[in-house]
Amino acid sequence: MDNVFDYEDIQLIPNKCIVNSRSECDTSITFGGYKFKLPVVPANMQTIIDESIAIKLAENGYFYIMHRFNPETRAEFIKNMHSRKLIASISVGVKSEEYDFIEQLAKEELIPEFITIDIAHGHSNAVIEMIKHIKKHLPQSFVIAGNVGTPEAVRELEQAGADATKVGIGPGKVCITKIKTGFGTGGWQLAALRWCAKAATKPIIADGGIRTHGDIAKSVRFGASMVMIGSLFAGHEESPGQTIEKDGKKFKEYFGSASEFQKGEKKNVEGKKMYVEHKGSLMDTLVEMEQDLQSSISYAGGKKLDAIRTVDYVIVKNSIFNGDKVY
Ligand SMILES: NC(=O)C1=CN([C@@H]2O[C@H](COP(=O)(O)OP(=O)(O)OC[C@H]3O[C@@H](n4cnc5c(N)ncnc54)[C@H](OP(=O)(O)O)[C@@H]3O)[C@@H](O)[C@H]2O)C=CC1
Ligand SMILES: Nc1nc2c(ncn2[C@@H]2O[C@H](COP(=O)(O)O)[C@@H](O)[C@H]2O)c(=O)[nH]1
Repeated sequence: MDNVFDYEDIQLIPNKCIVNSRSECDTSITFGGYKFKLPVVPANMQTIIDESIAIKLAENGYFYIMHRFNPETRAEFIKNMHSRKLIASISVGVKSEEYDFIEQLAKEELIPEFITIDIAHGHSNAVIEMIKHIKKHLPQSFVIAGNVGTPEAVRELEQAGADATKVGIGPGKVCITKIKTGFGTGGWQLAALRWCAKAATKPIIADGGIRTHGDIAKSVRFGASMVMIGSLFAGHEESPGQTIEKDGKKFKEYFGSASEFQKGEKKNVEGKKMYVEHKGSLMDTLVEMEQDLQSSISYAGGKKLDAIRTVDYVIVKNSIFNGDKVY
């Protein structure tokens, strides 16, 4: 590993503009054979997505991944999405009942377009076996496997049959893996993404550590096909979870999938809960993200997302956080 840096240490270098308006720039991406408006997916976490958000995202041309924390509702969820002619994108774990679930889906011919294997330490035989199991029983489903943080892991999961891998161990806002275990890509997630992307032959999802809309462009520059985001999507009107009021201000909860709040017990806890300021409508945030990414494309000197992939950059430690804030 040569250069180690993170999102706040990078500035992308502009090229001559070739559009007259940022609205000419196209932020869409084809992923898993489907075209989506943005290379962005809200995290498959219980305080980020629920069925009604999934429907709204799919209806409006955005990619989504439903979480796996109400396992008994997943078959019905697939039916519901398909009855609306929308894609079904679900998550699974690796425990024995998940093997039965995949077989049940195959038997009932309920075939999700996307299946994400959602595990903390994805470079494991447990995930490799699950990839193979899904590919055997549901070969039409596009399989996303993760999470990983090394090129070896990306290669092994791809070889096992994964159609995309998800990179990010511990950079998340509600993650405490780095503190509790000493391991992960927290603090150097962007460099880890670059390292993994060099080894990848299939798409990569950059997962965790996105703190500004500019970080989406940086992820694309360093090899991401898709960017998974939790905290920036937390706290919206539509977001699941409890709302509280403090000093006349509204806040909403955002908790980790490996937190005590998710697990219902204090065992192998690697996540925490926080309250984020109430942010208004999710759709407004998506529109702002699109506009900011259109602007990124224009600075890259292109009209399409791919223009960002080849821009020059500089590494300046903490360059964007010199006390600056968007608001
Ligand atoms: N991206 C990230 O950095 C992280 C994300 N998470 C999120 O938290 C949720 C829960 O994750 P997870 O605990 O994996 O899911 P599960 O609780 O479903 O565990 C999956 C299986 O993997 C085993 N397992 C979990 N961690 C390890 C490990 N470090 N080494 C060996 N085996 C392990 C578990 O056994 P046992 O519990 O007995 O060890 C269990 O059998 C997921 O949504 C995940 O994405 C969690 C931590 C980090
Ligand atoms: N270490 C942990 N990571 C977690 C947990 N729950 C979710 N996550 C990961 O964080 C990202 C979202 O990151 P953000 O910076 O955008 O907020 C999510 O997609 C997971 O990969 C957890 O409990 N522990």
